[in-house]
Amino acid sequence: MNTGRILVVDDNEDLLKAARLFLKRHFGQIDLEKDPTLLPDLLKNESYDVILLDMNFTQDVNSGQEGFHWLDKILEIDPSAVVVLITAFGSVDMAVRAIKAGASDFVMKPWENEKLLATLNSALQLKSSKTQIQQLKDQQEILKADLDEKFKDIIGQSPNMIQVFDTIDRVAETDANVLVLGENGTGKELIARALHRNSKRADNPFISVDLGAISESLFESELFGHVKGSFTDAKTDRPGRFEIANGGTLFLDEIGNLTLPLQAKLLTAIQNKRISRVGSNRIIEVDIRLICATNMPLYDMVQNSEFRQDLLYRINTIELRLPALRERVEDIPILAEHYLKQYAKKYNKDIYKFSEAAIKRLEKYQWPGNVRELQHAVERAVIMSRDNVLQPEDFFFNTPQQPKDNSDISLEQYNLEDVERILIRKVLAKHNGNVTHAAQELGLTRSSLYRRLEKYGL
Ligand SMILES: Nc1ncnc2c1ncn2[C@@H]1O[C@H](COP(=O)(O)OP(=O)(O)OP(=O)(O)O)[C@@H](O)[C@H]1O
Repeated sequence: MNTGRILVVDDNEDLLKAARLFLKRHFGQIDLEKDPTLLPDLLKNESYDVILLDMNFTQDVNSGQEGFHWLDKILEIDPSAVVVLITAFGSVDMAVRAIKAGASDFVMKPWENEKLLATLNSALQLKSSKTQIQQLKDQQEILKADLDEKFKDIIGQSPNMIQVFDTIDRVAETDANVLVLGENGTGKELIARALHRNSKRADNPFISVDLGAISESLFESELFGHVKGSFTDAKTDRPGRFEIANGGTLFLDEIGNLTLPLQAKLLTAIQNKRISRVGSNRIIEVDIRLICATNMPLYDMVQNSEFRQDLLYRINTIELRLPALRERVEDIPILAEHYLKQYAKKYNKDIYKFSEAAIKRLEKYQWPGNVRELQHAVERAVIMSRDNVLQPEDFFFNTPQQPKDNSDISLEQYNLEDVERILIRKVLAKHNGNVTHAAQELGLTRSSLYRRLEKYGL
């Protein structure tokens, strides 16, 4: 049983009844309407997959003008409506005009049931494709808005980041391949998207591939596509990422994770600017701008024969090194504020700032996971905090601190402040966080210990 919803509009009651009798055996819902002037109201409250519309409603008028009028009205209310016109026998010219005016098809009166059925079935298919296309367009709009929002602001005012912005300015417009280097979470993908957005290819796709997440066996099919039947799971023809990125930018993340045989395959594709789908000999030309990223030491890997030198030289025309967050401590407060605003809104919490001690604590931490780790730390703090100012104790770090925070004190490495901080931590831990006892042992008053706790973000 078909599920389509069909509306039949005709002034002839016998025809309407006959239509319903036949069509209800094949479709989910059949509505009838004698009076076309009621169409606008009807269409505001109901949606139909196909509207079967007569061309003439006034007795003895066969010009079809009424049909055109109502066709226009329907398309005005719903531009994606699928309208099949009912035309009088012998008026093919009019039917052609109707299709030009936006009707999807026509049937001749009196119709043969089987023919009507076939026409309505293809009209339904058309409707379903139109709906799918609309859904994809809507999704794309949302995704684009989302990405633009997410990647719009690259936050940073530190000298290190200003240098990065300067490089983006200079290279974005060129078609040069760019290699982005940096630790995890430093914003490599963010920068790659910014390069694309500011390039001449901005209106074409930005396609991102995480090479670390693709298994060796699927590598070729993912990147170059495949034809139906080329391997067990290849149920249909499918384009690969190179083809989809055609005209745009291909972002290959984690390029340091590729095995040597895959590096060779990638190099061939990049060098020739051509690929062929797995299982096919047809050559497809591709025009892409390549941006690669990794957190691995590619130059050392070349020395150790783990990464092909010729591939490195293909991808590193311009090299952009992103600083670790600990190398741009000045940016920590603004990044933290940015995420505080974002998450306070998301979780509907009335938290509006960090205490000074909290900011100090964030500035002192080493951030091995960089901006991503900071983002998660602020999110967690926003969720957990009961106060409207975030405090140092709202931040827990899972990763061990760098040497500066180890408790082994070596005099070459530390200045007096470091030693004081470490000592206070140790004594506090010994007294399970009891400030009075810790102050006694340290020979300080409670308030001067508090001052130091604040100062060191403890
Ligand atoms: N300068 C920045 N300003 C604002 N947000 C940033 C900045 N740098 C990174 N981020 C945010 O940090 C998160 C991680 O960024 P991104 O995924 O670009 O890092 P990555 O270096 O590609 O990470 P990985 O190496 O793990 O793939 C993202 O949510 C991104 O929006």
